[in-house]
Amino acid sequence: MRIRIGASTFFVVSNATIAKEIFKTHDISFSSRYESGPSAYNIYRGTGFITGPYGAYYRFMRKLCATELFAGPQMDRYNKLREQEIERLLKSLMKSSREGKPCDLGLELAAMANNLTFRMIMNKRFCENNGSEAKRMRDSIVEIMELATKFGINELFGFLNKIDLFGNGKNLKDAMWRYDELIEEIMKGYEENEMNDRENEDKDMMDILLETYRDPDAEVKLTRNQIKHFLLELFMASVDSTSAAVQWAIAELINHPDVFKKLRDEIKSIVGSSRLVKESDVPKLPYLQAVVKESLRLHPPGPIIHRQCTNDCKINGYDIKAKTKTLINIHAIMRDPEVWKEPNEFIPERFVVNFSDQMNDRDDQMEMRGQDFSYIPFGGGRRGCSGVSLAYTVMHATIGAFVQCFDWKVKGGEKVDINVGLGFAGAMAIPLICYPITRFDPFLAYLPDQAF
Ligand code: HEM
Repeated sequence: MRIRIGASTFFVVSNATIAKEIFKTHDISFSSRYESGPSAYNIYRGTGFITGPYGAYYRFMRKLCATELFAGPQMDRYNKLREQEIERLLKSLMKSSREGKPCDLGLELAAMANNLTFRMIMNKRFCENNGSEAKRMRDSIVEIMELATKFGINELFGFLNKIDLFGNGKNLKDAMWRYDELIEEIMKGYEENEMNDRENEDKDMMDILLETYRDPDAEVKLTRNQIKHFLLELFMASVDSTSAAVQWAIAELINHPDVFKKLRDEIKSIVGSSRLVKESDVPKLPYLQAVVKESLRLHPPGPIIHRQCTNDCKINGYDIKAKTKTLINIHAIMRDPEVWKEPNEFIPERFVVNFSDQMNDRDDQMEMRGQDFSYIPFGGGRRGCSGVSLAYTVMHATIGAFVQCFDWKVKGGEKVDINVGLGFAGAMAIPLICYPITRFDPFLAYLPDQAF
C-alpha cells in the first residue's frame, strides 16, 4: 500500500510475506533509515546512528554496540548492575506498599531502565555521583521527546515545515542544547580524569568512544557530535521501549488473573519461597517466556518501523523506487487474523512449545514465526533491534519479580485501560497507576509462613 503525507509518499507494509521480502530477500536495499520527525531542529542532524544510512559509520557503531554492550561476556559483566537496579525498584515499590500509596509504574520502570543504560555506558560516573547525573539525563531526554511529539503533520510535512510558526522548533533546539551541555560536562569529566587510560577491564563504553575519538588511526574517525547523538539515540531506543514493554505485560497480567496465577505458580515451583527469581532461572520458566512473547506480540513498543529503500527494486510485483520511505506496521502484522487465531486476545499458551491447540494446524509455530516474519517485535534483518537480548533479559527478570513479590490493585478500578497513547514507544494512553501489595519480601529473612 502507498500513502501520501504532505509532500512525502510512503510504502506501507502490513503483512508478513512482504515484511520477509524487506527483512530477508531485499535486506540490504532496505537497511537504511531516514531522519523522521522534526529533524530540521536536531542540532546533531546528519550524524545519526539509529536514524542514519547503512554505511561505514553505521557498521562501525553497530559492531561496537555488539562487542561492548550486547555480546554474551558483556551481558554477563552487567548482570550485577541489572540485579542491583531491579532490587532498587522492588524496594521502592515495597515502600509504596508499606505506606499504602499508589505508584506510577511507568515512571518507576523508566527510572530503572535509564539507570541501566547509563550504567552500561558510564558506570564510573554513575557511582561517583550516586546516580544524580542519570536523573538529569532522564529529565533532559524526556523533555526532548515530549517536545518532539508536539509537532503537527503540517509542521513536519506541510507548508509550515520551514517557518516554525508555533515555536516548537526553537523549544526543541533549546532542549537539545541543554542535553548537549550535560553530555559535554560528562565527556570532559572523563577526559580530565583520564579514566580512559586505565586497564582494559575497567573501561566502560564512554572510555572506548573517547579513545576512538582521539585515535588518529581509528577505523572510523568519530566526531564529538556523533558520540553525543549516538548516546541520545541509545537512551531513546532503550529506556521507554523497555519501560512500556514491562508495563503492558503487567497490565495484561492484571486484566487476566488466571494467567497471573499460573505464572506465579510456575515461579514458585521452580524458584521456591526463599529467594528472588533470577535471570538464570528463566530457561526453566517457559510460561514466563510465553507471557513476555505474547505481550510483545499484542503491544510492541515501536509499532511502526521506518526504513528507506536505497535502490530500485520489485516487491510483491510492485516497483519500489530508490529513496522510497517505507513503514513496516509490525502491530498489524502481529495481529493478522490470517496468521493468528484470536489475534486480539492475550493467550500466552500460544507460545508454549507443544501447546496442544496449535494455531492453523501447524506443529512448529515457535520456529515458523522466526522464519515467516509474522512475529517481529524487534524488527528484522541487519537493522533489527541491537538490544533484543538485553530487552528480553530485563523483561523476564522484572516481570518475574513483580509477579513473585506483589499483588497489584489498579487505582480507580478493577481493570487496566489498554488503549495506546501518543509518543514513540507505543506507551499506554493512561499511565498505569497501581497499588503494589507485597506478598513476598526477598529482602527479609525467610519466614516459612510468607504468603508467596
Ligand atoms: C522491549 C524492548 C525493546 C523493543 C520492543 C525494541 C524494538 C526495536 C525495534 C522494532 C527496532 C527497529 C528495528 C528495525 O528497524 O527492524 C529497534 C531498533 C533498535 N533498538 Fe530496540 N527495542 C527494545 C529495547 C532496546 C534496548 C534495551 C536497546 C539498547 C540498550 C535497544 C537498542 C536498539 C538500537 C540500537 C536499534 C537500532 C538498530 C539499528 O539501526 O541497527 N532497543 N528496537
